[in-house]
Parts: sequence; structure tokens; C-alpha cells
Amino acid sequence: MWSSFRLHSHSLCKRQAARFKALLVNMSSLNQGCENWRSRLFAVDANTSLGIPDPFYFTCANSSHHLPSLNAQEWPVLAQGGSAHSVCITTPQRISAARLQKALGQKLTQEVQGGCKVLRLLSYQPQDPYGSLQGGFLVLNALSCPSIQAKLQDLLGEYKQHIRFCSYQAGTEGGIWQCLWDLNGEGKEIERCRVLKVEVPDPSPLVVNIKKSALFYKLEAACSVLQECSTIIPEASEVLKLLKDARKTVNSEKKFPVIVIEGLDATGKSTLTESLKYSLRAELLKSPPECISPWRKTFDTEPTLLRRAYYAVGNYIGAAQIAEAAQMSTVIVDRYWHSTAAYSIGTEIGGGVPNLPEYHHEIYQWPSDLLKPDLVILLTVSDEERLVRIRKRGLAETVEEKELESNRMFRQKIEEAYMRMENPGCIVVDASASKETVLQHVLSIIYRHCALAL
Ligand SMILES: Nc1ncnc2c1ncn2[C@@H]1O[C@H](COP(=O)(O)OP(=O)(O)OP(=O)(O)O)[C@@H](O)[C@H]1O
Ligand SMILES: Nc1ccn([C@@H]2O[C@H](COP(=O)(O)O)[C@@H](O)[C@H]2O)c(=O)n1
Repeated sequence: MWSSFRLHSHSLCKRQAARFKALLVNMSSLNQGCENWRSRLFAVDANTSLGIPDPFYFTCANSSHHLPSLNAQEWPVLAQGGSAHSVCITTPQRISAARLQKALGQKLTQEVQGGCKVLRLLSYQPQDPYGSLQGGFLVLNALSCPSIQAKLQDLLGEYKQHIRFCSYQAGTEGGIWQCLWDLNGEGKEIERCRVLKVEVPDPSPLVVNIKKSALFYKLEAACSVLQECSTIIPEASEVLKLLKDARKTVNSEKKFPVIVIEGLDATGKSTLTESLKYSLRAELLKSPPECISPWRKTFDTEPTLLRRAYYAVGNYIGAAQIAEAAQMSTVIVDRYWHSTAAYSIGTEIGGGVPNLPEYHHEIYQWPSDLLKPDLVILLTVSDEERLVRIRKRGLAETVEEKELESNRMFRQKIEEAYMRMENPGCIVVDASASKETVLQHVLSIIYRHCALAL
């Protein structure tokens, strides 16, 4: 049943984008005078392990319009007697909203079990996608369970000031209705509107979300997140202080080449970078830089917005160190911007590789204010070989490493995101051979690309 739950396919193609623009024009006239929540455009992210391989999109409006309504048959969970509910986080303050998203996600997945699927939901006002983006969840229950609404109301009651709770119902005329609930007291339905069909929107709420809260293309943007959270996470001020110190002596002109080594965990980056350091008499730097690593654990447990802001600022601190070191010798860097970007994109876009934004999309571009390396090498090994190496190494794994190990699709998506990066792109090196063979291969690429004497 769940596999048939594919309302609209997702590939971000131009023809559909044009149709979406036409829909926007219709909607802006349609929603005049209506409350905000009605005109939102919703994206439900794919989640392969929950049997939803593609994202799907819908919007809502009052009953007196001419756009096609979503048919209950196209939303099988309702057609087959199940239930659907959505929770949107309305808190305007982004740090609180990000933390609430994380807390609610954990609570919903733990507490609503037994046939329920909790999917990530994003929504925006088409007139202002970036200013109006809200996170949330869609809770689908395949089984007919009358108590689910009561259970959700009970669970969500304490957050009622910060969320909008809706249920979805199949109407007698065959369409679907979105019903907005007031969570005060027993809870009562306030208003309802029709659920409309939407094809792939441009911009996709999933991409808007990446650009707003997972990837920072300007130092200023990442710093402002750390500044905002410094009252609740004092470590953020420490990171900002180190950034300020590191940038006091920034040298923009590099005299020696800067070479970055990238790849998934256990592909052999540390092994190779140590050997390159010796072979090239180079300086070896790692990202995130040592000086901010004491706070890594703290930020790794925070929501994406804060976690990625930490890694982004780490790249700029790293850039200052790279610029300094490149005055004296060749610099080898173990991970840099491409890691931050590929992992963010791979995590924030659900499902598999086909759901990634198309090649040359703006999200694959290098930040204009970040020092660029001369060469980026991406190490790849087969899944089987990578697992052998992880087990042999025997170190404790992070949550992300565990997910990478268990989820082949996730790994492929991150590697594909790496390969789509541009300006600079990655040179892919098959690192399955012996350590010495990989080293010699990479050295030959370095000699070819960088003006280094043999
Ligand atoms: N070419 C190779 N052939 C066989 N084993 C290798 C090779 N390169 C590295 N290894 C082994 O694989 C394991 C992982 O290597 P390494 O720590 O260098 O990977 P990494 O990419 O730096 O990992 P991480 O990103 O998780 O720190 C180590 O035990 C290392 O000795
Ligand atoms: N520039 C960077 C470096 C790292 N990350 C994140 O860290 C994780 C991998 O680091 P390891 O020390 O385990 O190799 C990975 O999950 C990245 O998300 C980053 O974002 N940016």
C-alpha cells in the first residue's frame, strides 16, 4: 500500500516549473483575503525506509476556485481508510523552530507507532518562499485508528502556541479536505479547505530549506546563526572568537598549491593525507580545524541549522589557516567545503540519487567568499571494501557513520552530491587499490595539475 503512495514525481524539471509558475499566478489571486495557512505550498520529503521513494507536493485553497482538487484515490492512505495529520512549526524564531523540529520529530517517532509513518513536511507561501518557510511533519496511519487524532492532540497540546495542527479527510464529492484544529481544550475544527494538486514546485521547499538552514554560502550567514544561539549554547561564542582571531592575519595570495582530499568515511583520507604530507613535504590541515574540535560533539547533537553553521564557520577558520600555511609550503587538507555541502545535501534531500537537484544547480556551487583549493581529489571505494576498512579500524562510529553503514542509498547520494560539486569540481580516484598504489596515482594527478617539481 505504501509503495503506491506517490502523488507526484519529483524530478525538478523545467516544464513542471513553468506549470508551477502558472499555478502561483492563480493562487495569488485565489488567496486574496484568505488566512495565510490556506495558501501554503507543502512538500513531503521522501523516506525510502518508510516506503515513500519520492517527495510529493500539495497546496490548499477555499472551495470556490477552478484548480484541480486532489482526488482521494490519489492519496491512498485516505482512500483505504487510514488517516493523515500534519504539524507545522509556526515559531518565527529560527533557533527555537529548529530545536522544536528536532524534539517533535523524536517525540512523534517514539510515541506514535503501530502502522504510523512520520514524514518530514516543509511548507512556504509561494509569494515569499524564503521568508515563510516552515518545518513540520506529516503523520500517516495506514490503519483505521480513531484514537490517533486524540493521541496526537494530547502529544502536541504543550506545543500549541508554536504549531498548526491539521487533519485530512476524504470528502463525499471525492476530493480531500485539510481541516485546521484549535488545540485548546478538547480541540475543535476551526476551518477547512480543499487540497489541490501541485506538480514539482520551483523552488522546491526542500531546496529552500537547504539554502536557509543547512548550507551557508556566505560566512555572514553562518555567523549570524552562531550569534543567535550563543545565549543558549555558549560554545558558539567561543567558535566566533576563534574565527575572529584566525582572520586577523588573513593572506589572500597563496604561494603554494592547496590540495583537498575528500570522500566518505574510511575511504582512506587520513592514510593518504599523511603519506602526501611526507611525500610533498607539505603542511597537513584537517577540517573542522583542531581549535574548534572540543565543541564538535555539542554541535553534532544540535539540529541541522546549528550543526551545519558550526561546520561552515569551521571551513572559514580552516581557510585562514590554509592561506597562512600556503605562504610556506604545499598544503594538504583532509575534508573542506565539499564535505559540508555533500553531507548536508545528502541528508536534507530524502530518498535516493534521482531526488537530488539537477547538475549545475546553484546548491553545488562554491561559496564566493571562501578560499578555493587548487585541486580536490574524491576517494571512492566499493561499499564492501569500505565496510571491511571500517571494521578493521575498529573505532567507535558516529550516528552518521552508522547510518552510512546501514544505508547504501544514503551513501550513494552523498557520493553523487560530491561528484556534482563545481568550481572546483572533484577528481574522482578509485581508492580500492593498495595504499602505495593510491598514493602514486594521486601524486601523478597532483604533479599534472599543480606546478610542482618531481
Ligand atoms: N588503500 C588502502 N587499502 C587498504 N586499507 C586501507 C587503504 N587506505 C586506508 N586503509 C585502511 O582503512 C581504514 C580507514 O582509513 P582512513 O582512516 O585513512 O580513512 P578516512 O577516510 O580518513 O576515515 P574517516 O573519514 O572516517 O576518518 C584504516 O584502517 C586504514 O589503514
Ligand atoms: N568540513 C567539514 C568536515 C566534516 N563535516 C562533517 O563531519 C562528518 C565527517 O567527519 P569525520 O571526522 O568523521 O571524517 C560528516 O558527517 C560531515 O557532515 C562537515 O560537515 N564539514
